[in-house]
Amino acid sequence: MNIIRSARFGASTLIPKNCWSVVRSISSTELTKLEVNDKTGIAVLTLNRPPVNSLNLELLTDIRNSIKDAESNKCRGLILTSSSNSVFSAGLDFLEMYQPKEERLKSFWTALQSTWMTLYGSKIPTAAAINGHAPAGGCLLATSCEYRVMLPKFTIGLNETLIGIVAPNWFMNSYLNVLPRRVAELALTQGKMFTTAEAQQVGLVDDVVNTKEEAIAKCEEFIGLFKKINPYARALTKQQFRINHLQELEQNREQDLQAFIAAITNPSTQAAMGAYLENLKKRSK
Ligand SMILES: CCCCC/C=C\CCC/C=C/CC(=O)SCCNC(=O)CCNC(=O)[C@H](O)C(C)(C)COP(=O)(O)OP(=O)(O)OC[C@H]1O[C@@H](n2cnc3c(N)ncnc32)[C@H](O)[C@@H]1OP(=O)(O)O
Repeated sequence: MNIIRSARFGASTLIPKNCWSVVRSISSTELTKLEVNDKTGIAVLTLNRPPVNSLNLELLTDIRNSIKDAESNKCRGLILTSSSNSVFSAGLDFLEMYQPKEERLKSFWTALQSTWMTLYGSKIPTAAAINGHAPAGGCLLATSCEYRVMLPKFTIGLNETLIGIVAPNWFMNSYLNVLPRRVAELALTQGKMFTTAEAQQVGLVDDVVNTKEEAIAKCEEFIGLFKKINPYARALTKQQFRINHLQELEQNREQDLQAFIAAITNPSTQAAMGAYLENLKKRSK
């Protein structure tokens, strides 16, 4: 019998393969759902934190655990998507950063660092089915993957400067891994949010399709490209492309954390964030 061991069902829980329907849940929490297609071996991770999948400590932790679950279950690839019809992820949860408690702020940023390193450095092929807006941290998740497909009439980009904050190096590096340097610099300094069409034009997304189902199918097609490629050779090749960015953060984690805390707790950053949040709340009324 082909057995899959699910880390989050407990080390001793064995799930018999073939006793399940084609799509099978590997692990799920209140905030994420990780399902694998038994035929293709490709997993889909759905973010499910209504209304906008803003990334708080718990969601980040669940995303990281899910990536690790997909890897340890030897999935052939991982697709990130959202349960919302209009938002992929609204980026970092402002409530974690606005008037924060220091211990929670530290745990939050440390979880973001870990989640990024796990996703950006994952050995398995990764793809994002961007079925809604993807500002800031939402864009970071997407650009950390190897392939992106997006639905029309949404927006994506690193808009930090618009909020009065600075995207850390590793956010920029994820952007630079996808965009030409000049485009990245112009976009980052303006805090530009690209429409789907603009994103495709500059190469921020690889394809545009009309439905979430088509987006997942495109991601599966991308992951299928590696069917005949030795996974070990593939993973090492990907690692060589990304190792400098990963090491840069790994070796400077504490410094990066302290820079974040100093920047976020600065009264002028708090004032800018407060005004931005106020505006967001007014707009949503
Ligand atoms: C060199 C040294 C560097 C040191 C480091 C320094 C700084 C660190 C940098 C930190 C990096 C931060 C990156 C981020 O990710 S910041 C987050 C940026 N995100 C945004 O700007 C997105 C804001 N949201 C929107 O634009 C929209 O909500 C939307 C995503 C387009 C969706 O629009 P819509 O569907 O119309 O939904 P609403 O706008 O009505 O929102 C519903 C509800 O959700 C609240 N909300 C939205 N986004 C967030 C969020 N990111 N965090 C928390 N809450 C959010 C919104 O306020 C509404 O709430 P109410 O219903 O209660 O009003």
